[in-house]
Amino acid sequence: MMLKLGVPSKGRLMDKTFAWFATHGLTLQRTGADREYAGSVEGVDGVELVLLSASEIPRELAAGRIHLGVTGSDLVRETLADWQAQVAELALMGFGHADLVVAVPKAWVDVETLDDLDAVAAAFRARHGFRLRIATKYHRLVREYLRAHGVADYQLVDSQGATEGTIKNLTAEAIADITSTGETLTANHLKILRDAPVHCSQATLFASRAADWRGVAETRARLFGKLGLGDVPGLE
Ligand SMILES: Nc1ncnc2c1ncn2[C@@H]1O[C@H](COP(=O)(O)OP(=O)(O)OP(=O)(O)O)[C@@H](O)[C@H]1O
Ligand SMILES: O=P(O)(O)OC[C@H]1O[C@H](OP(=O)(O)OP(=O)(O)O)[C@H](O)[C@@H]1O
Repeated sequence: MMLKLGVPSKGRLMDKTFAWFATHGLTLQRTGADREYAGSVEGVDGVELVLLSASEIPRELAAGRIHLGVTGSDLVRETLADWQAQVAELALMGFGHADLVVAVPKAWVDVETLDDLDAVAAAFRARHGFRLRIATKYHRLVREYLRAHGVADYQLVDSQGATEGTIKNLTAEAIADITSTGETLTANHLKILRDAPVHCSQATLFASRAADWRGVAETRARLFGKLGLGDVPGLE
């Protein structure tokens, strides 16, 4: 049986993931044709590379179809209910940093914090007869965050991309999205609320708690040794 390692097949996390494993003496490679999703791992026997979209890796880990997976910490927290019961966080990889933030139009001079947003949201509902709309694809994380901060008078509207544009398009009044340079927010005349971000994300190596670890015990020991990982309880 092979130990399956899921890594992003393209996009912003792929190259740095390969570089991170290289610093631990493991060569990850895409093989085959340019557009073929096949790969190999050199440096430790018994490991199979599985190339996946970063956003699919949390589900594959939860299902136990891969033993290990690299993806953004935001995607695991958003995709998996009670994520710590389903995966173990093995290593923060130090790249792919991005903050999930709540942002509002710069023109809202009275709104700098979540408390301000809460006050505006109540007034908005009274005036318009519907709740202030916050566009996001991070439904779970944003709901938990707003509940924890006592903001109640809002509705989430789903936005799977170009979220910063929803305000100009009049489909939302505020947004919650990931940002790294902040350029997209600035270009769309938005400002981040002063409170701590919903989540500070980075690329992370996760282990599945549902995968069959017994059949790959020797490979696991060799691989964890190379990666400098100690024993992780609960992987069986
Ligand atoms: N502007 C950004 N800067 C840095 N990291 C970002 C940025 N936007 C998103 N990310 C992070 O990148 C990860 C998602 O990567 P990416 O967009 O390549 O994957 P994806 O959603 O699976 O895309 P696709 O489905 O198109 O392959 C998330 O963890 C997210 O936090
Ligand atoms: O802070 P910045 O460096 O400007 O980056 C932020 C942007 O990057 C991500 O979008 P992505 O490129 O993944 O496109 P998307 O809108 O399709 O999600 C995110 O959703 C923001 O729109």
